[in-house]
Amino acid sequence: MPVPVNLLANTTMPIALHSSEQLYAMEKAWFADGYDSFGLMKQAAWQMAQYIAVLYEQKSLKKCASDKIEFCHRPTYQHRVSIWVGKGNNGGDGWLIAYYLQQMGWQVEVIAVGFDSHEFEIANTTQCLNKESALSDAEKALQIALSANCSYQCFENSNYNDNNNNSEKLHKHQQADVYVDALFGIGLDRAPAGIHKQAICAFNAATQYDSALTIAVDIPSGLVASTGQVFDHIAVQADITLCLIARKFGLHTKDGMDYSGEVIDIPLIPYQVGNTAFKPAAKLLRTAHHLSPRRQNSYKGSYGHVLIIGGNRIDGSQGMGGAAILSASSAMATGTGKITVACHEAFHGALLTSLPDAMTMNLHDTDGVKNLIKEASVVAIGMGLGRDEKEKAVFITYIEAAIAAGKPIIIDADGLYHLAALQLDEHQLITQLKEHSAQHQVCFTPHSGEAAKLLNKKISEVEADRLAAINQCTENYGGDWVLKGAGSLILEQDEAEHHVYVCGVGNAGMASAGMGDVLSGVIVGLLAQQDLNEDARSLHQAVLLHGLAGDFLVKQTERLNMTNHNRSLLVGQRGLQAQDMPAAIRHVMQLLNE
Ligand SMILES: NC(=O)C1=CN([C@@H]2O[C@H](COP(=O)(O)OP(=O)(O)OC[C@H]3O[C@@H](n4cnc5c(N)ncnc54)[C@H](OP(=O)(O)O)[C@@H]3O)[C@@H](O)[C@H]2O)[C@@H](O)CC1
Ligand SMILES: Nc1ncnc2c1ncn2[C@@H]1O[C@H](COP(=O)(O)OP(=O)(O)O)[C@@H](O)[C@H]1O
Ligand SMILES: [K+]
Repeated sequence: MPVPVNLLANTTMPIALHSSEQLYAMEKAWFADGYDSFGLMKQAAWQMAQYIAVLYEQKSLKKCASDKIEFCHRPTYQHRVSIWVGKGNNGGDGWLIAYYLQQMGWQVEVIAVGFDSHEFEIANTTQCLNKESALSDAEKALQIALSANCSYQCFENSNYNDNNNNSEKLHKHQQADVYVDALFGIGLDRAPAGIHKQAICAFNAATQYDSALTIAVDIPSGLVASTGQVFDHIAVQADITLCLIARKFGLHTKDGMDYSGEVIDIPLIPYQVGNTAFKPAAKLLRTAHHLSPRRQNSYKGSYGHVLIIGGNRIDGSQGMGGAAILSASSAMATGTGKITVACHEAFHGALLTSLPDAMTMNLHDTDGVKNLIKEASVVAIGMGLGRDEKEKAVFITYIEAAIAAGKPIIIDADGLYHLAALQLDEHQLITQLKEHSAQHQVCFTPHSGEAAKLLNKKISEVEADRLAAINQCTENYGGDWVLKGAGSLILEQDEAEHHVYVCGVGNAGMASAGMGDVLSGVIVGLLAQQDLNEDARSLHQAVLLHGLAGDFLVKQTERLNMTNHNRSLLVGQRGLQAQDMPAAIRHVMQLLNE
């Protein structure tokens, strides 16, 4: 059997990501060109059946290697597959996969979810077979599987209940080597409930119980293709997702990565020139831009002067000096020429102890800071600035000064908090910043909580559609944006259009205090270095570098684990600290130079 080629595996190129609406539009345009929709479904199922066979074989070989037993071919062993189908076209794919795998010698059982038994009776009648053209694609697929006597049963929840709180499940279906999820595809648009919710839970329980290979058709059922949202943790947990036609946006942001496993593309139809649906909603990035070497005849002034404004102590008690220190250390690690930190005097000693390369300024020396703003190449404001009225006034003063001086500005953390309050007051600063962003770089770096405040929404509303949220942020405030979190979104504007990217690197170890301060340091540090080209100084480059540094720290641990080195210095996801990052950032910068 030919091994299918995964065209996009391990690619370093950006991967185009699409919403379900775009996918439906692509299919529509394809069919309008005269291609047959059922033919496409057959093609999809045939290719997926081949993948399933090869992927299962690969898994068996790996298992044998790890068990240190020689893999021997078992000609009499019949592979078993359990295929769970819903009533839409995703289920149609499932029926046809059953048909093709049975042809390939597999023992097949289909679990039909949400069907009435009379639908199978109708399906079996010759009258229906003769009226094939009146059937939907999913019904035609069901016909084909039934006429080939593929074994099936209707899902009933009682078959899958817990048995006396014991992990033993009542399995009335056959156990399987491979489980295929064809319950919902891109048509899922609401929380699965009733029998559908029960089926998804039972599917996950069965695959866990059997330690089977789990393959999702197109997208794990329960995951929303356009947003990456999973409702109430109800979604199929896949080892592998066979993604049809084009990569879905939802596979790479929010919950997507936790449920999809490895994603394999089956493109099926060629890129249709002129079809606007092919213009991606976003692009997935996993590699950073190369950095050009420095000119020998240069000095520190050639690489910019970063001004960081933050690190305050409120009411003589609560201190946030660490935020400014982390930002400054990270900016320095990217190679910026000079750094001044305008922070509370209480932290000057600590700052100079950890970063003697930095210059200091009293955060509340208004004239001094305003003069520095004129000298700086880039201004970052907000990290540990404080949220009371006094700091709001400080924020307004320094932003106005940066606008007047025509400087690039990065606004993070407490700066975003003040910005949200100012837009409620319809303060003129919002309009001034927006106008400034038309000529100069202005970057905003909220996480979902901060974005919710800026948009006067609930966090859950932002989380439900992060793509819509970042677009709305740009519309309201202008400028370039990062919406932080797993699969951070980046929106950059040029004169002609918006570019949206999804960061495909980084890890959950980075969900720890201070990581955002590190990111703002990387952004400002790169932006200050005008010798670098536009891409190498861009916002997406900074987000990638930040994620790559986090991944480097964790991967280094995995490597050391494998070689049994001294483990006392290992850094893993748990316990990864923001203060570990500057050294890793410097390391990644070096790799990007090579
Ligand atoms: N077109 C083609 O030729 C090709 C298509 N292909 C395949 O088709 C898949 C898309 O198929 P699809 O549009 O039929 O949607 P699918 O995901 O099966 O859902 C079915 C229906 O479920 C419903 N529903 C939604 N949410 C629900 C919920 N929570 N709980 C309960 N019900 C819910 C909703 O219907 P509603 O109830 O809203 O009327 C929805 O329409 C695609 O992912 C790919 O696998 C490939 O074969 C390539 C060729
Ligand atoms: N699960 C994750 N996967 C990838 N990156 C993450 C994850 N969790 C957090 N991060 C990244 O770490 C940073 C955390 O920023 P933020 O929430 O502002 O932290 P803080 O306010 O403590 O500095 C962001 O860049 C975010 O994208
Ligand atoms: K599915």
